[in-house]
Amino acid sequence: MKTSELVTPPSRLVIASRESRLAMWQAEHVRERLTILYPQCDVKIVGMTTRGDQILDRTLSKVGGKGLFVKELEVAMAEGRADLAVHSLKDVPMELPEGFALAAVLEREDPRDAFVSNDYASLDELPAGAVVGTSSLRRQSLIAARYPHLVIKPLRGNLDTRLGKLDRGDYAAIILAAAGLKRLGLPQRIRALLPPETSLPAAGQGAMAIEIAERSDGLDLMAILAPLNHEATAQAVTAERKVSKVFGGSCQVPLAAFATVDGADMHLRAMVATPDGTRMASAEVRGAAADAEALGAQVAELLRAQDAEDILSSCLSEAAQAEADARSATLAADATAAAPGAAGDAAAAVPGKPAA
Ligand SMILES: NCc1[nH]cc(CCC(=O)O)c1CC(=O)O
Repeated sequence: MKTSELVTPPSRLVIASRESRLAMWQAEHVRERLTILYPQCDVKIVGMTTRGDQILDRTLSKVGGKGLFVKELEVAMAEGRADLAVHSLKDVPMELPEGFALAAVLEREDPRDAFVSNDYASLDELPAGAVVGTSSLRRQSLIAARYPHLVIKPLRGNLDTRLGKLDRGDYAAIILAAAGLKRLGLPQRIRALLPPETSLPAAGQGAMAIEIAERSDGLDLMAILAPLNHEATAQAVTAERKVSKVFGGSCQVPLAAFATVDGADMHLRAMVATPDGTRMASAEVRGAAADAEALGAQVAELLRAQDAEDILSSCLSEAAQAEADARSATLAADATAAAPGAAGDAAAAVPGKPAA
C-alpha cells in the first residue's frame, strides 16, 4: 500500500443509502471512515427507499434484478442531492449507467453463505422434506444439487424480515450471507458457515462499494475516496464481476464467482447451474492478481466450453425480459434524473487496475 497525499475534501459530503438496517450500517461505516480521514468535513447520510425494497412478493429475478436497489440512489446523485452512494457490491449491476463509476471497494467481510436455523446445526442434519428459505437462484441450485431431499421456498425482505420469518416457523432453516449477519451484530445466528466448496459465493458478496456520479464542479471525489479502496478486495471483485458480466451482467442467474487474493496471486473459482441443480459447470484458474479481469475472462471461457450459456439459457431469457420490463417502468424516473456527463466504459470497472 502506498501512502498518498490526502486531497482536500469539501466542507460537506452527503451519502445516499437504502434504509434497511444493513444498508444504514454500511453507510455509517463509510461515514465514520471519512470522518476519521477528513475531520473537517461534515458527512451526512440520507436514507431512501428503492423499488427493490418495495417489491417483497416476487423473487428479484422476475422483477428486474439488481438495478432496482441502486437506481434511486443514482437519481439522488444525478440531481445533486447526494455525493456518493454506499452499496453491497453484490447488488450493484455489472455495468453502471453512463456517468456513474465505482470509486472504492472496501475490505471484504466474510464472503461465505451462512446456515441459519433454530432447530438444526447444518444442512446435513435437515430431514427429508424440510423447508429451506432462499431467493437466490445460486443458493437454490447449489442446495438442490447436493440435498435433493430438501424443499426450497422463496424468502424475501431485509435481514430482519427474513430472520423473523424463520423464527415464526415458516422455514426449518434459511441461508443468508454471513457478512450481513456479522455487520448487524448477529453472528450468533450463524449455525454453520458453508465453505466455498459447498456454496460458492456470489460475485462481490461481502464487499461494500462506493458509487459516485461524474460531476461538473471539478470536485475530485475519486481521489477523496481512494484511501477507502482495499486493493486485494478490488482485484478479487474485478475478476468475479468480469465472469458475471460475460454471462449477462446485471441479470439474476445461478452464477457464483469467488476469488481469493494472496499477495500477488489470485485463485478464481466460478460456477453456473440450472436453478434445479441438475446441470452445472464449474471452473477455476490461478494467476496474477494484477490480471484480475483477464482471469475472469479465462474462467468464463472455461465455463463456456462446458455449455454454460445453454445451462443458463432459460434464466437468461427470463431475466432479460424482466430487465426490459424494469427499464420501461423506470422511464419516468429516468426523465427526471438529468444524466450527468458521459463516463463511458469507466463505469464498468472497479478501481485499481484498469481493464486489461
Ligand atoms: N441480495 C441481498 C443482499 N445483498 C447483500 C447482502 C449481504 C451482505 C453482502 O453480501 O455484502 C444481502 C443479503 C444476503 O444475501 O443474505
